Formats: sequence, structure tokens, C-alpha cells
Amino acid sequence: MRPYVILNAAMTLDGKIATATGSSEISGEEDLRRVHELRRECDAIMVGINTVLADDPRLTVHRVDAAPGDNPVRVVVDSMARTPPHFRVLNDEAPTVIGVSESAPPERVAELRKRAEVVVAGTRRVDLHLLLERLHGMGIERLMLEGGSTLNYSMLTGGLVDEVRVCIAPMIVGGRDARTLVDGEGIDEMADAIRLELKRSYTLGEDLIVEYTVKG
Ligand SMILES: NC(=O)C1=CN([C@@H]2O[C@H](COP(=O)(O)OP(=O)(O)OC[C@H]3O[C@@H](n4cnc5c(N)ncnc54)[C@H](O)[C@@H]3O)[C@@H](O)[C@H]2O)C=CC1
Ligand SMILES: Nc1nc(O)c(N)c(N[C@@H]2O[C@H](COP(=O)(O)O)[C@@H](O)[C@H]2O)n1
Repeated sequence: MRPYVILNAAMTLDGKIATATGSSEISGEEDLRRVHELRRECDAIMVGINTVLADDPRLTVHRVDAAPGDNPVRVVVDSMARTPPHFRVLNDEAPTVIGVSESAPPERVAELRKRAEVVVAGTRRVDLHLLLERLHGMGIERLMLEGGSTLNYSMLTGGLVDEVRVCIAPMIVGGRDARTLVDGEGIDEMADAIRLELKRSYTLGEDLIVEYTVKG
């Protein structure tokens, strides 16, 4: 058993979720409120380690009203236990789970255990199926996946995403080194593409929100 997973992200019209230098303020104010309402409805928010290192995110509900218990569990996918102990994802605003692999240096794992629950899943890279199973065992039924593009790829190709919600901002930045919504190794044949079904589309300020379910 695993949680129901909603992938949420904001991208420019040309599919970038950050510029090559890591600048990633894309959503308008209304979309940010939608994101935080969605966070409030979920039991956990999951990101990859590169997103933590690039953004030092809080991953809490802080743009809409929230009671203290409304913050979801924060989950970082971090094979080598590289999450810096002073980063905001490890503050006391919400509980945090760090998913590491068996290859993570024990001294870094021990340091993280002082501030977070550490789940060991996988030998070199985090085994996402196993991590999600463990999260479900902790009572997480609805999980919001907030990137980045490498983790999005692994989750989608692993068949671990149920819905995709994307904010398309009226911006274009280009750049072959800029992260897109989904990167990773990529799928070779269009015939093998992950198929989605459009459920809803609407505008929020200048942004276009598109919501899909992933076809099984
Ligand atoms: N506009 C938006 O909505 C968002 C933008 N971003 C941006 O995305 C960028 C970071 O994205 P990425 O570099 O792609 O990194 P990422 O955040 O997807 O982290 C990927 C890393 O996670 C680790 N990992 C461990 N096990 C893994 C597994 N099984 N599958 C995949 N990764 C695994 C690896 O170290 C891997 O390099 C940042 O610039 C950030 O600002 C991130 C989230 C949302
Ligand atoms: N939905 C969305 N729109 C954007 O424009 C973004 N840059 C992001 N980024 C994600 O949100 C995290 C920051 O969260 P906090 O405000 O610090 O709680 C960031 O790390 C990305 O995962 N998302």
C-alpha cells in the first residue's frame, strides 16, 4: 500500500521549473495560495535533495491560514544524507522524514536522526516504492510531490503518481541547462509516454492551472 500522490509544480510556458542559475519564482500570488491550500489538505510534502539544497524550503502551510497541526510531514529524498542540519526543512515547524539509502555515511545519518525520522530504503539510491510503503505505514495517505524534475521523473516512471497539477505561468526563459517539469533519463519512444487525462483547467490571475489524472 502507498499514499495517493499528487505531483504539483509551476513552470514557464517553455516547461522550465527553474532557470539554469536556479531562480524559480514562477507562480503568481493566487497560485501560491492554491499550493498552500493543497499542502494543508495533504498528509505529507515530498521533495528531492537538490530542491532542498537549491531553495532551502520551509515546506509548511504559510500563505493561507493554518492551525499548528495543519502542517504536513516533510519528506526529503536524500540518498547520501546530504540535508544540511541547519536548513529550514529540519526546523521545528513540522515533523520531517529523510529517506536515505544504505550508502549514506553513518555519521551524517546519526546527525539527521537528532532532528528527523530517518528511513533507510534502497542500496545506492532511495527505493521510492519502499519509501512510500513506509510512509503509508506511518499514516500518510495523501502525499504532495513538489519536485524537482529528477524526482518527478523517477516517481512518474515508477508508476507512483496519481495526479499532476501544473501552474503554467506566462513566462519564457529557455536555457538547455534549465530544469524542466520532468527530466531524468527520459523515455525513448512516444508510444511509451506516460499518458494523462485532463480533468480541469482554469486561470488564476495570469496563470493557467491544468489538472490531470495519470492513466494506469
Ligand atoms: N517551479 C517548481 O514548481 C519547482 C522547482 N524546483 C526546482 O527544481 C530544481 C531541483 O530539481 P532537480 O535538480 O531535478 O533535483 P530534485 O529535487 O529532483 O532531487 C533529485 C535528487 O534526489 C536524489 N534521489 C535519491 N533517490 C532518488 C530517486 N529514486 N529518484 C530520483 N532522485 C533521487 C538524488 O540525489 C537526485 O539527484 C531546483 O532548481 C528547484 O528550485 C523544485 C520544485 C518545484
Ligand atoms: N508551486 C510552486 N510555484 C513556484 O513558483 C515555486 N517556486 C515552487 N517551488 C516549490 O516550493 C518550495 C518552497 O516552499 P516554501 O515556500 O519554502 O515552503 C520549493 O522548494 C519548491 O519545492 N512551487
